[in-house]
Amino acid sequence: MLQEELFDVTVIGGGPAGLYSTFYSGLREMKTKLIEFQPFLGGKVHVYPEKMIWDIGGLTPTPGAQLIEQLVKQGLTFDPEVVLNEKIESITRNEDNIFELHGSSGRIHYSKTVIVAVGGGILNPTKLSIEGAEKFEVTNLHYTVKSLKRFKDKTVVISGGGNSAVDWAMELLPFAKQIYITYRKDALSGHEANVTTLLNNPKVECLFNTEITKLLANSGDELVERVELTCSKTGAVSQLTIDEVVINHGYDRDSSLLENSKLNIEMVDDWYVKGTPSGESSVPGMFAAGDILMHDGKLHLIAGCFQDGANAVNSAKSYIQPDANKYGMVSSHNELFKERNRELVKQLMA
Ligand SMILES: Cc1cc2nc3c(=O)[nH]c(=O)nc-3n(C[C@H](O)[C@H](O)[C@H](O)COP(=O)(O)OP(=O)(O)OC[C@H]3O[C@@H](n4cnc5c(N)ncnc54)[C@H](O)[C@@H]3O)c2cc1C
Repeated sequence: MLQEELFDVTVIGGGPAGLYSTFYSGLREMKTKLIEFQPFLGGKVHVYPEKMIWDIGGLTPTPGAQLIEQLVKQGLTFDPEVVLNEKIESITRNEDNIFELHGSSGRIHYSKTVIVAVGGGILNPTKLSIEGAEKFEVTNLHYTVKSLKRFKDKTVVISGGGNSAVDWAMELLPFAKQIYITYRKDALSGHEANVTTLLNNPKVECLFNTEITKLLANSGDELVERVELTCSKTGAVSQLTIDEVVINHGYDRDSSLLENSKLNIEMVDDWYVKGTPSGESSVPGMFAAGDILMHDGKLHLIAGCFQDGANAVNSAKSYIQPDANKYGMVSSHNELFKERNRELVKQLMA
């Protein structure tokens, strides 16, 4: 049987927080493993590969897919062990105080410290509960927008009115011919300026208190050609002829990991790990970073993931080696980059 190695730090979750923690853990010269449920790294950013991200310091507007590429490249700088397609189902601790991470593959991963960076948990979009809807997922029924080009000059119906639906409507606005937003509530709930733009744009029609009740296919039965809408207030039924359907009804999230782990992890609102600003949880040796972490100053944005990652790693380092520096050296003073910098300067001069 394969004898599993012992790691200094094991990061659970390969989103922005997990990737930055993995990078920083290498920088602090700890033996690091990164475990991700999906067959790819990047986390929730995969929901919006073509959306422009404006609010990361030092990055001019960058599409999600490009950010993922750069996060992954940085995350793998120090050659951590990466395990994909592995869901950590529970965490226990053995008599030697070593964490045991029980994976869905049957593997047990051993680690001196753990950084929980599971974000919104394992995400699956909430599907449209209309019989037969799934067959259109390969054609024009979408749960995320993977390519903006596809929507150029199209008539699009977006179902949903929360942040994500509003974001997508804004992204599609310059390209689409017409956008219908159908929402079961009576007001959109996104960023105020975006909501105002959508409500006042002649290309957008918001249909409140309505929801899609039927998908009507074309003659070949492979595309949704029309959607039937029902108004919850009056019961009135109407139809829209459309080219593309985008469903934004939120996500079902699998949050079983922390529930299954009998380690007295203190939580906030039954979901977030209650932490200190340095990423410490109520369990010594277990740290948290990114969207799953909660404390008074927590910033639930990608920018917040980076500070969390560095803090969690520094706390892990102090836990393993109490006499180590509290913080890592800035990169200009870090010996680890000397050789790499020489290479980069050579390339710049070439
Ligand atoms: C539509 C949309 C637009 C957004 N736009 C912006 C924006 O413009 N700017 C911004 O700053 N933020 C934005 N955000 C928020 C941003 O994406 C999150 O703050 C960020 O992704 C959080 O990163 P994370 O690493 O904490 O978690 P996540 O990105 O959620 O990554 C967590 C990872 O952990 C994995 N995982 C979960 N449980 C397990 C388990 N048990 N075992 C193994 N792996 C597991 C998941 O599969 C996932 O890959 C947006 C979010 C959405 C939905």
